[in-house]
Amino acid sequence: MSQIYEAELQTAIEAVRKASQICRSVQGRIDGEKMDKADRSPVTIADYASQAIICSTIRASFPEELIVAEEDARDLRTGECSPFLDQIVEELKAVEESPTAEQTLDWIDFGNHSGGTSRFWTLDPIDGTKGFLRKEQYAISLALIVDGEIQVAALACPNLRATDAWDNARGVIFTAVRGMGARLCPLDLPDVTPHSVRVSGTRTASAARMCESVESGHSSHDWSSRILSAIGSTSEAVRLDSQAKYGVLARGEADVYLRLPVRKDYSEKIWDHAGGVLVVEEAGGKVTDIDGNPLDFSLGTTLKSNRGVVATNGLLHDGILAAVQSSSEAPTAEA
Ligand SMILES: Nc1ncnc2c1ncn2[C@@H]1O[C@H](COP(=O)(O)OS(=O)(=O)O)[C@@H](OP(=O)(O)O)[C@H]1O
Ligand SMILES: [Mg+2]
Ligand SMILES: [Mg+2]
Ligand SMILES: [Mg+2]
Repeated sequence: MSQIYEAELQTAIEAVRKASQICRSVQGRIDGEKMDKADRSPVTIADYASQAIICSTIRASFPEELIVAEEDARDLRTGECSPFLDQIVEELKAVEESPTAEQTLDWIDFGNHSGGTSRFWTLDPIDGTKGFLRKEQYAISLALIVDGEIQVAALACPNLRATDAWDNARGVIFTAVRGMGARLCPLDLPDVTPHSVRVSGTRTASAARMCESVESGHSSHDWSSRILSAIGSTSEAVRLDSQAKYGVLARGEADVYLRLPVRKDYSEKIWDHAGGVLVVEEAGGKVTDIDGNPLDFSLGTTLKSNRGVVATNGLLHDGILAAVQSSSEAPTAEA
């Protein structure tokens, strides 16, 4: 059977694979000293190079495609950033592209669309910047949205371990096409047959394994610990960066991922969720906001009609939503 969106899926996988190679190479060169400096150039270079290669790969296969990505090249176009631009161009050579500086800027700016149209891609070239700097988890998240529905997702997690079957190799890609299930393959073994991934079968709320952001400014840690108490759990939420949280939920290593708003004035960005959401849904899970509403990806760059995110294995969803409501706190304007 020929698969719908097959060409889009293969393009997305190729794009996040190339970007992962660049991100790993840059991450390998971040040393402790650089990490502590205010100079965040290594991550900035990787963010831009990842966005450039992914946008260029999409446009090579689909020349008319619109892309809503996190970064833009405005700062890089000023003369004082030319050393950074040179380094970004250098990183792109590692994936056998040799763009000029001008082409590189244009590739990055292919990602400047603001969404809300009937068909567009959304991209987070490095999600979990802090995790990337700490050499912990980060993700490269790419999704295709058609008529407000996420149809295709490729979520690379270069530091997440594969399973025993692949000798726990470091680095995986989760993929999903709506209606076709979610899959997982090792980042470094492009020719293996991907495995299906499935959420956990945990039914008892008190046994729920929860994951959340590392930063309490991105999701309230205080609120999640009150939710754990409300469901009778004595465990603590596991903290990890990036959409790797959606990945671990999709493959059954966590049962719940909560993103509990800290501030009233922050709307979640679509690229922080789209890839991970489809992977979880196609793995059998459920994702809504904290009020139980579906996430609305059709409104531009943000999920402005939603508050926070509740992602579960599906079985626990109603119980967790009830606990979120019963332990609800009004978010303040402060961080
Ligand atoms: N106030 C606030 N609330 C919620 N989310 C926010 C907020 N500020 C930033 N961001 C976005 O958080 C993205 C990283 O989320 P994580 O869950 O990976 O956070 S953490 O790294 O684990 O702390 C991060 O994505 P990246 O910039 O791609 O890393 C931001 O887009
Ligand atoms: Mg992000
Ligand atoms: Mg990012
Ligand atoms: Mg960012």
